[in-house]
Amino acid sequence: MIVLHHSSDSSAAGMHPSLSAVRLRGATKRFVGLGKKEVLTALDSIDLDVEESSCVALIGSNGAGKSTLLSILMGTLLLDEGVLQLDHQDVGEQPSWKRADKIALVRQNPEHNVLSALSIEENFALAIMGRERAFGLRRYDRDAVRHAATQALAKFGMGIESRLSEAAGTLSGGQRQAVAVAMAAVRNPRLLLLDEHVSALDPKRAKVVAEVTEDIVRAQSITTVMVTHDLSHALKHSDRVLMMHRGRIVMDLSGDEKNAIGFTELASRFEHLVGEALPDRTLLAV
Ligand SMILES: Nc1ncnc2c1ncn2[C@@H]1O[C@H](COP(=O)(O)OP(=O)(O)OP(=O)(O)O)[C@@H](O)[C@H]1O
Repeated sequence: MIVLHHSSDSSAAGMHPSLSAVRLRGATKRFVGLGKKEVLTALDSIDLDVEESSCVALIGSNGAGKSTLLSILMGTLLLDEGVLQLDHQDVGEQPSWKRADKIALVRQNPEHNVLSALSIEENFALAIMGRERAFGLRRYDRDAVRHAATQALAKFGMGIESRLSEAAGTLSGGQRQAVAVAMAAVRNPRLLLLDEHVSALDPKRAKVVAEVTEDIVRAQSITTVMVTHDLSHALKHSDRVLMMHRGRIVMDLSGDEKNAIGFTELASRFEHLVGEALPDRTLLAV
């Protein structure tokens, strides 16, 4: 679960500090415009706690700051102000490579998640070596890699586990996303970031990948933050839904309140809160 608050008194917000896998305090990120005169505040002093093993969905308007927040968590962007803790350690000023063994990211574009020229097995070998911080030319344990890959891939029911020697470039988009999630699973990360990871797939494949992803993160208790424009996906596959707008978190839903709300009501609430409609694709994606 996430607990959101806007004061430094965590107990007042009913927070359980020891259970936070991710903590942001006053997290601010600005971008300077092309003319170097305008400054855009992409994240505006965000306070956020993501409880260990919970799954959180980030939704919101275009330009709300969702991808920026994921990039801050990943370490590909650094905060201008504020604190980011992962597992109770300040990491806000550390680059991504220092977090590489703790965090996995599945991107929206299937082509960005696997190395097409390598075999599926080799992609898994790299993922596993990354987990063990053992990059380089040393030989990998083929049997162990194939075993881990087979176990993880079989969950998707796409038959990819029988194609481990084939180039990853021969896979369809949905199969690549399945491989990407399976590679993340074998790394058993402390934090999994999903950046619209099923939005480029046809509805049937998207459903399978989304459902198996949730099965995996629940089974392995992986703390997960996912960005999605699909409100029903957010409601169905998360414990908590956070809505962002102009660099702030403007809505925070969990528990019975989240379970009782439908996507049309969620969209109406958002429009009421921020005075503008969500992008059409938010509703079309349902
Ligand atoms: N590298 C950058 N340089 C300048 N401005 C940026 C940069 N990255 C993001 N921004 C700006 O920061 C704001 C937040 O962008 P971000 O990509 O985080 O939004 P988002 O919620 O992910 O949007 P979308 O749903 O459209 O992907 C936007 O106004 C965007 O133009």
